[in-house]
Amino acid sequence: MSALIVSAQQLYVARDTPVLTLPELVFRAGECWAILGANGAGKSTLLRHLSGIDPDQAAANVCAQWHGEALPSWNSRRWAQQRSVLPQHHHLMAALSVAAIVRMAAYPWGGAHPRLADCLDAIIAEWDIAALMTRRWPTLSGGEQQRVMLARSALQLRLAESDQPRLWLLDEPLAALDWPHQQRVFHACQDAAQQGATVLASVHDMNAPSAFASHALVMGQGRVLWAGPVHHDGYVAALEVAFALTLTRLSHPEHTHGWLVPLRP
Ligand SMILES: Nc1ncnc2c1ncn2[C@@H]1O[C@H](COP(=O)(O)OP(=O)(O)OP(=O)(O)O)[C@@H](O)[C@H]1O
Repeated sequence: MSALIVSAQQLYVARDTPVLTLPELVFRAGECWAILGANGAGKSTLLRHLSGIDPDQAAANVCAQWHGEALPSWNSRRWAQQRSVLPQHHHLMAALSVAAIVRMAAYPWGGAHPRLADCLDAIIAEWDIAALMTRRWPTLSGGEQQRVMLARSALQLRLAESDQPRLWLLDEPLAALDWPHQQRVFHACQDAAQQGATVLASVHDMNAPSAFASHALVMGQGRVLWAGPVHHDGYVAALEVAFALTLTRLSHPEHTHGWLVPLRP
């Protein structure tokens, strides 16, 4: 099946600490999933395990199938040529140039790719980083650093072959971004899904999913509370449980599905 299928299982951190209990989850090609939940609910844990970049390798034991193949057995280069990751934290201290960081997107292809120059030009324009390309990483603002990492991640996905399955995992892509650049993230996620990728992005803004996602996964206290189409009523009910609040939907001049507003308890 053309999908990422995650088996029902527990996910662990720090070798033997279970933090997340999952039901079977199916993320299909062309779907764009928003992942929501309170702080500590397990969003990053899920994304880190799926990405295979968990710093604690002993914990990276997710049981999942990617287009019919078991994920842990994947050769890492082939995997890197099909999935791109935006981590929540950018642990980068070196004074690398922005140009060098963005070009890291081509590492899974040995640093060279026949479409690199063309794709790089497009990505620089899309993520509004032309003026940053010669700057050094530590001199960038928080939002500029986020745009650079989004550009690197988007470029890696763009270099992947369109006839191959592709997965884009983004942990809090909206963090530190102003409103116009948040719109860019929405557009990029939708575009990637329309091109056939599977997209999973964690967000804290409960109205964001209706702007970019086809589906939502709502998590609470290490469990999946709800998974389904974002415009289903179950989404709002799950948010109310996840955040222990009451939501009301206001009409919005542009969004047909309205605007969710929390009411005071
Ligand atoms: N190495 C670790 N040792 C112990 N507990 C951990 C470890 N890593 C994560 N946890 C715990 O696992 C839980 C899930 O963490 P996770 O980072 O997945 O949450 P999250 O939903 O992404 O939260 P946030 O919205 O705050 O980013 C948290 O309670 C966290 O403290």
